[in-house]
Amino acid sequence: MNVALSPPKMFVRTVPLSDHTAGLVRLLPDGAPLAWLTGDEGVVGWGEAARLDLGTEPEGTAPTDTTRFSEAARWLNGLMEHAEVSDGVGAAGTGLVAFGTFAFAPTSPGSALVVPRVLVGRRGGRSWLTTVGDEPGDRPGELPPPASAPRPVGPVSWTQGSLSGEDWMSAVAGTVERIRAGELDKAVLARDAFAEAASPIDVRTLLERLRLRFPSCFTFSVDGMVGATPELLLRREGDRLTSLVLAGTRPRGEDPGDDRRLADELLASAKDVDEHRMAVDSLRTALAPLAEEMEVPARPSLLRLANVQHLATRAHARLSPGVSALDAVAALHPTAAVGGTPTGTAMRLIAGAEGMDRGGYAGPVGWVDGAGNSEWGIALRCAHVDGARARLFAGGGIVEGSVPEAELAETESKFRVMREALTDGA
Ligand SMILES: C=C(O[C@H]1C=CC=C(C(=O)O)[C@@H]1O)C(=O)O
Repeated sequence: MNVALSPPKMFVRTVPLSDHTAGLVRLLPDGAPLAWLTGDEGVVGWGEAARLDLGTEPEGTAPTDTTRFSEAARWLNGLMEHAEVSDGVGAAGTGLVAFGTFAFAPTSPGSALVVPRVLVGRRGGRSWLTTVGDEPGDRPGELPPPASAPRPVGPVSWTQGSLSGEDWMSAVAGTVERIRAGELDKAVLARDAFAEAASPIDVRTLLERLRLRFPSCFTFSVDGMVGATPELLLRREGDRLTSLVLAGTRPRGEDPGDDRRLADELLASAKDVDEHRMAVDSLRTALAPLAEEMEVPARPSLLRLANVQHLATRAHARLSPGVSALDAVAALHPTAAVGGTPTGTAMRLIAGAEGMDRGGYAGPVGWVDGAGNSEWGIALRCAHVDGARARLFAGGGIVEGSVPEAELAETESKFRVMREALTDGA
């Protein structure tokens, strides 16, 4: 990979905002909003003070190659060295902040980092404004007025993705056979679908719907990748790392009794518990060399979302000195929640079986600040939005006991997140 690394000189200023009660999404101008939101909190940004577009590795590169992460880290370090930062708040997400999206595979395009011109953050009752200028005095310190109102999406036409449902189920059946033959233990197979609106889709509309419907998820928009993921690859604050591993899924029930029955079935399902264990094991193995302490619960708990319920494990670690957030991202991606076990075999199977390029789907998406604090989700329950077109993604973990029809139904439940966000009045 060949990246021109010539960091611009930047003047960064963060000031506290008093009495900032307006919704963060309402501040975003139309265009290419940057966002990372959990309910009412998070960071939003717009404009580009600096941008890195990462290239792709040649076909045949090992699927676990981490060059895109190390190039990104080098670029960020260069930016930091040349930045003059005045930070009047000093919290996670203040000072210099870059939003990022990384492709799932090293050979796929779409990995990019963006430092916004303006960022507004809110967390734990504190709000702040960060502005980035090219000249020393070029640092406006006032909150802009609310932007234009987000537009509805309008009528949308839907088309099938790279594989028909039938063909995708054949790919699942073929994967189960390969698992039974002992070639691998697990692979996560995904599919895509397309939505076409009559005019450019206003991403702010999607963000507002997603954050309201999925307040416990991470609603994001970075360089066209838009979604609400429940899965936290990692949060780094100082030397503390948190990760939320999800794998194993049931739909929500029709009524509370049905919902409980489905939850009990999930918690007791050997197939799902095994599928989940592989995802947790992959995290534990990847994290061990980077951490001085690690705390991983022995048994998963239940995470309920509006559309589905998952087996969930929240892991904590204390990182060894000198381990950066992007070092941890590079080590952890892809967990077996989106890749498989063993990782390399699963990644090769995925590339052959899905009949599509995942792009940023199932890759890390999030932000990092100059102090190394960061939050990176796994880009799930998302779409790539480009003008009037959106490409939606959904997948599921395939193990020995997987049934193609049930896996197809699971992807439909997961597609609902973006289908409903793209549907006015849903
Ligand atoms: C691959 C996806 O979900 C992953 C995360 C949670 C549960 C999963 C599952 O049960 O298969 C998947 O591992 C997706 O949403 O596209």
